[in-house]
Amino acid sequence: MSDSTLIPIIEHSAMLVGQAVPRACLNDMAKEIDRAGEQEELASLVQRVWKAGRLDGLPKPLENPDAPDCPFLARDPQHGWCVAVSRNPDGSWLAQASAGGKVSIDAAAAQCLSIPAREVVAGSTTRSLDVIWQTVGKYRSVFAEALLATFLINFLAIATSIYSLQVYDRVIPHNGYQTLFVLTAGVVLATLFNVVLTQVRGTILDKTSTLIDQELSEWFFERALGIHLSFRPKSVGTLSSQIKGLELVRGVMSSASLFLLADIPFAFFFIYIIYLIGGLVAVVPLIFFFISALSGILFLWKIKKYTQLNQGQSNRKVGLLVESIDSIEMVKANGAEFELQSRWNALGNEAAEVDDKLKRYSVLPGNIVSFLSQMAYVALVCFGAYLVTLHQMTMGALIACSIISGRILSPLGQLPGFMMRWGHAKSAIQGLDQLLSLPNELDDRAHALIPGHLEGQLRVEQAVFRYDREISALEVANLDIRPGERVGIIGSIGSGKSTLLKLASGLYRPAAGRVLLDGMDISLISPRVLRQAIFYLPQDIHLMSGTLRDNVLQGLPDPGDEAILEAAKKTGLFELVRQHPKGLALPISEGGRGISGGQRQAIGLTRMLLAKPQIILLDEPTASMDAGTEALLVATLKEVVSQGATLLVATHKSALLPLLDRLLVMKGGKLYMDGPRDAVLSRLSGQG
Ligand SMILES: Nc1ncnc2c1ncn2[C@@H]1O[C@H](COP(=O)(O)OP(=O)(O)OP(=O)(O)O)[C@@H](O)[C@H]1O
Repeated sequence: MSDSTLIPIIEHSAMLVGQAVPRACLNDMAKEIDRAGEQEELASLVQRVWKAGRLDGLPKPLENPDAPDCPFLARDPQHGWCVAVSRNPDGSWLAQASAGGKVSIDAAAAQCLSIPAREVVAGSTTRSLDVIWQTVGKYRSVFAEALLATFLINFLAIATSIYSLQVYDRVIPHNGYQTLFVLTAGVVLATLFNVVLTQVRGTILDKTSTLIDQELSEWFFERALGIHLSFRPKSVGTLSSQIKGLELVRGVMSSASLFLLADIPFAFFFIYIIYLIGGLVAVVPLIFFFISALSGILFLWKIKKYTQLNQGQSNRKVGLLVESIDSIEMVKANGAEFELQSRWNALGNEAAEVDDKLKRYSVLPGNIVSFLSQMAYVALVCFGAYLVTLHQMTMGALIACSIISGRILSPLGQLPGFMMRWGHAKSAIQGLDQLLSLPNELDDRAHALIPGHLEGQLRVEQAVFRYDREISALEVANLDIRPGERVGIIGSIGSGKSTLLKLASGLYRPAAGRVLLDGMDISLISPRVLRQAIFYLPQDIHLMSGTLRDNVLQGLPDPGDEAILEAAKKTGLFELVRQHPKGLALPISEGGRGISGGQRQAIGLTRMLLAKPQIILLDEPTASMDAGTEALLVATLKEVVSQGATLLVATHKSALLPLLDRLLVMKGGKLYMDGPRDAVLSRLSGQG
């Protein structure tokens, strides 16, 4: 069994359903494969490896896979492990083979297994801290072991002081060389054990915090993607810094911080040991511990105040940076660099002041604690020496106590730094809470409607839509679009054409009224079903970094290059593929720079042909196309709609009109005219 390909195929399958295998789990997965016995069922092996990869759900055997089961895992006798992505017209399955490339497989001859999607926890919680605790809670056994190790490490730490006590009080006065050797060997062993334990504890905790980190970042990213577009925060910069805030939370959860918190309570343990060894002298570290803790606490509220201010400023700076980079072409063309520079400088000035204060309040308590810890040592030696002269304490005990005292205050010295990280993390948590409080598609999944078949009938009832919650961008009392109808939306700029398409796509929700698809409220239909049934091509087409193939196929199973090229020939995209030496692998940079407006539209339309949707919503699909490409596209759209798809297209171009049988005219966000194409055109020309 060539199971060396199982891990990459599981990684690939997981990716297709929105899951990811944490790198830290790859070894565990390989171990599960090594453990496989000759007689083991394939399903059980895959399930064990899947589990070791810490992926949600468990792959289950599929007897007779059907199209909705795609993608699914298949072990084909000829091609080995594959991921089936779609069904071929002849009933076989198009699959991605582990060796690379597309193959056709026969599901009856292969062993097939489902690929479970990421489990979505309906976000009944709007508190990110709850989510963080729940995730951390899954690893509580690891933290309990680390706590035990911390206890042992601290316990072993007193070995050197006990050693000094014995050497000064027992060995030296009695020339006990044998005892000295035994004690020295013992303390060396204890120190070695301590180092090993500390190393193991660090490694385990770091691995765990990486896993927690990955799980949390996936969770929050998924939530961020799930936010309903109508409620999406306006500033991209603020949104990105809110999500990035998770890294600040991670800083607090690092092993160094966790050890620090675990070490502080041990101060009392060490004070107790000092009391056992030196008696009354334990009062000195006890007093200094409280003075140091108090001086740290005094600065805490200042640190809290300035970290919050600092966080807000940093969000605004990221916002301005993202906006500037995004619109740099326009800014340069308008010669407006200096305006941005002065906004940046003003933000920098504000931030510098707060930064200064924050640094002062986080460094000062550290210095105070370090001063107090030196004073504690001096006071302990001074008071201890006095007790030694009174014969209430031995020399050895004094030296042992002074060694232990060093460990009591040192964690307190790091506390202000931790508090600053915590302050940043807290404001990051507030930002994440804001994100979680926004309406999210993921929360609707549990009760989403999953219709088996959609006809493609759209209905708008008393719909009102507002972008900025005050002025209505669209008010449509009644609109019915029958399945298979070809409807054009025309009207002057800003009249609401794009907004109507956005509502019809289900990506945006009306503030009042409803949009219905086949009689069902579109907001109640599962987003997955909706996206499969409705294709929406926006006016501004954003491309993602990757290849041309990635952008054409975004969200679709790969039907193979032949099918992509066939579609590309019908939209004018083939020219771009043909001209470039890399063809479909043509690299596309972030935001699709270097790809013209017309080419972007061709990419979107090629995707539409591959997606085969029931409802097609196009916003100015030929706005950037030359007459030749536009004619090609009109012919293609004619062919597509002749197969029964519903078409709704907003356009300013007359070339698309012959394709349509009905026209809607928008004016000031309202439906001004609605009727058969020619009747509407003649009424409009009569008005003109
Ligand atoms: N993201 C947005 N935020 C706030 N207001 C918006 C937004 N998008 C559009 N609008 C406003 O909504 C109204 C309708 O805009 P819409 O884009 O639907 O018009 P349109 O008819 O498609 O215009 P065009 O022909 O220029 O594309 C306009 O007044 C516009 O300013």
